[in-house]
Amino acid sequence: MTLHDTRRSGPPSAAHALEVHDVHIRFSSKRGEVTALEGIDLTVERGEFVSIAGPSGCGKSTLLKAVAGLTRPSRGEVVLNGSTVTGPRPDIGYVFQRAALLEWRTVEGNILLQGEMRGMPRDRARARARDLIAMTGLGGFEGALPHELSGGMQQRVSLCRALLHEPEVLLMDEPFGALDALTRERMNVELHRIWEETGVTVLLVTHSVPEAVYLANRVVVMSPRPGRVLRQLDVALPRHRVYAETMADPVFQRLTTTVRDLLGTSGEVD
Ligand SMILES: Nc1ncnc2c1ncn2[C@@H]1O[C@H](COP(=O)(O)OP(=O)(O)OP(=O)(O)O)[C@@H](O)[C@H]1O
Repeated sequence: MTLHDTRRSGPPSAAHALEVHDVHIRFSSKRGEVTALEGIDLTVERGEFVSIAGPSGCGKSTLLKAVAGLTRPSRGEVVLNGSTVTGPRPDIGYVFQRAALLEWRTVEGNILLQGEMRGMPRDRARARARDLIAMTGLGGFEGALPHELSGGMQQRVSLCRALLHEPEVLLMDEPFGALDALTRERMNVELHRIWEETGVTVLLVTHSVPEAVYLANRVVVMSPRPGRVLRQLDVALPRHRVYAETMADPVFQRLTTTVRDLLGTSGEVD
């Protein structure tokens, strides 16, 4: 494991998928000012899988929203694919904790929504949806409505929708938090395979330390609010990971212990 130097070392470069430079985010509300993020520096290379762990309220979702262009930094800059983020971007996909599917649309219809919103040619969108449905094991359920699906299947639909337009960067905000433990493990294995197959760059926010380590090639641990990057840990495990073998690997166990120690608790996380 390595402690990264995350300070800016030069001008923004399209060589990196994502650069976050000295990002501060303050919110003003009736209850006063809240500093959610303070001086976040982070660089993510193309094809990396980066997990973000941190105590509740430390600004993890706020960081993803800043990357997605949904929240503007009070100070600092987010650079995605070489250009500064100033608003919502077409080159990202977003998966939330809740699948947020349209109840009256079928599986395929929900996935195609992304293409409709982004003006994708219909034939291309349908072909891509078919590939994603096969990749995520949803074959045979194209015409099902959301209420006919399990929670895990609904999240798979949400993942397909986020990947339809082939975004370079996939942002996932606690996507499996509402699933039971067994389904969550299965989804972890599936997400790992999809990441291997697509090569998409992933930023995953999770409260689960094993999930963070199993899936990522780097784990970013944040401090309590105001959120700062406390440490970045390289996950020195093979790129291809078999779930049970990984759990038993001493490197995995050392890393999960380190992350828990940094979070200062074994009770606050899964
Ligand atoms: N739009 C907003 N207006 C005011 N305060 C906000 C807003 N969004 C977030 N905050 C505050 O910013 C802080 C960080 O919130 P955020 O949701 O990013 O934390 P988090 O680490 O994702 O939390 P959790 O792990 O519990 O989901 C919190 O104190 C929250 O109340």
